[in-house]
Amino acid sequence: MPAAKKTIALIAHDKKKAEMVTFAKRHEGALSAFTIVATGTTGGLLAEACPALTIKPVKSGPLGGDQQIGAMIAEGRVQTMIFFMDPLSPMPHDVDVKALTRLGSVYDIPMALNKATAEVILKAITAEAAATEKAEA
Ligand SMILES: O=C(CO)COP(=O)(O)O
Repeated sequence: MPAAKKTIALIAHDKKKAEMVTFAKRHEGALSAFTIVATGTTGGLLAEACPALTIKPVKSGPLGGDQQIGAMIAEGRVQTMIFFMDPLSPMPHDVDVKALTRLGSVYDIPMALNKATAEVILKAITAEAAATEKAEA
């Protein structure tokens, strides 16, 4: 039986959403090998821009979405996180953002907090997924 698709969380703050959509469109093929979970607003934009992706939305970040994704990391249901953070704007849910990135560290998942790191991580996990598929064939 083939291994279940791994899950990537995609999250972007408002000023980084355009960058996230561009990133996801450029890598739509690679991302389609994974299940995507996304915070509400980010997920809506991605679903519209990238029809090839299976996106499971949670609540919007400020309304609990970051905490939902944090819980999924703690439960082992999210294996990678790509989070385009805005380091230059104050956030009402700053504590949730901190809690989420903290759990990414606690559970030691590959976690990209900017585009440069996201490019590197996506390349690595795509190669890993392809190797697993080949080994199972
Ligand atoms: O605020 C966020 C992450 O902290 C993102 O939430 P949205 O995708 O709902 O805007």
